[in-house]
Amino acid sequence: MPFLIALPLIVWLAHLFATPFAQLLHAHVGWLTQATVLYVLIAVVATLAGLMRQWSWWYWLGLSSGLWFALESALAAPLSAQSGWLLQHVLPWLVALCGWLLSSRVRPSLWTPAGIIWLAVLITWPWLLLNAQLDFIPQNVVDGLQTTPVIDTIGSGWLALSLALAVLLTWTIRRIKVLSQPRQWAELFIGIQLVGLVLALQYPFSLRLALVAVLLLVVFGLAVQMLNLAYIDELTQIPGRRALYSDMRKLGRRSAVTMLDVDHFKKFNDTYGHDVGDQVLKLIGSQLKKGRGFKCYRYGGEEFTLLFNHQDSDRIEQDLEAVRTQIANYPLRVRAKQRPKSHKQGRAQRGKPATKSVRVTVSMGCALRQPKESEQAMIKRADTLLYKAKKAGRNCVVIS
Ligand SMILES: Nc1nc2c(ncn2[C@@H]2O[C@H](COP(=O)(O)OP(=O)(O)OP(=O)(O)O)[C@@H](O)[C@H]2O)c(=O)[nH]1
Repeated sequence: MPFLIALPLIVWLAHLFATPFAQLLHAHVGWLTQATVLYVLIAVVATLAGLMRQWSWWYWLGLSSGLWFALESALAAPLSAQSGWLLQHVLPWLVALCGWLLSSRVRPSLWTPAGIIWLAVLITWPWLLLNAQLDFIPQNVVDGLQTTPVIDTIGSGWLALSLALAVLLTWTIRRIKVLSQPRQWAELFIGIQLVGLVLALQYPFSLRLALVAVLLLVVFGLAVQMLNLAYIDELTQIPGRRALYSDMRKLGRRSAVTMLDVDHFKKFNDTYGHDVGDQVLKLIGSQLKKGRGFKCYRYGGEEFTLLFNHQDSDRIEQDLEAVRTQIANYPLRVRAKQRPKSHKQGRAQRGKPATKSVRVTVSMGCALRQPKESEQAMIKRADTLLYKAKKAGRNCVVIS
């Protein structure tokens, strides 16, 4: 987010320092921006995304490559006043719009008719726009415009303003989550493309650099996604068992392991349904993430593991008690009892709120590492202590 807020400033600075910077880059990484290198890079990134079954990145590739191709061919000859106007006032908005759409859930999956159409539109619209003979732009506007360089004739002020607005809108949409969970990458992609776009009006070279940056970002994004798939639990968004085992190998002699289990979870699932049960697990994941002094993992099912890399039992108890009370006091809103069984029940239920507040509790067993104790033995002992906590009435912590 800070990147997007700072975007108009970056554009302005880049505009100021573009010439020496472009010369410097040209001298050192000029080879990176040769057309053949770019084509190969696009093909490699697209193949990588395909092999990893992460097809949605193809949309970003399509948008970036389409934009690059269209602008480069447009800038190869002096711009017509109309193309300049479109480039300056319409293109940035459409790029931002594509970014919002791509980062939203309305985006279809690629290998469907809708997905193929999306990809085709993303690749071709910049070219179609810049080559369209549009009559709707008033002639006096067109007459008033000179040809190149557009940025000098109209001034960068308008562009910065439209960028700032685009940024603000992206940010607002992201905040209010109208389009649900957009990717953080989206901001970066839009940002880089817009910066490349602005500078391209004066230095076509920057367009290629922007494309290289986007391609490298896709590779980075793919790597992060792969790591997440391997190490992050999908439901709770905290590290999973694979990450736990890998981190446990690094635990020192003075450490502790806690097993945490949701109390009467079976009953909870049976009463409110599996989806509400999932909501509870998510809540616990988020509360654990906020906890201090330990690293948290989803062990599996309704069990979580917490790792401490010290053995100060007072501090451990304090941290675990803080988490336990935090979870126990969290009011979870769930749908009130399902459909009434009879008319009479239905009438009695009418007028009452559709949701009600319920609470869940957790029990914890914490094993302080003993001399020469293996990681597996520690987990086993923490499990036994957890069982003791359940026996002791649940909603409590047992440390040994
Ligand atoms: N909703 C949901 N339920 C799960 C998930 N994983 C495991 N469960 C349920 O968790 C419940 C675990 O129940 P039990 O192990 O019998 O224990 P409990 O009911 O929590 O009782 P105590 O542990 O003795 O307090 C089972 O009903 C599982 O179906 C999950 O990912 N989502």
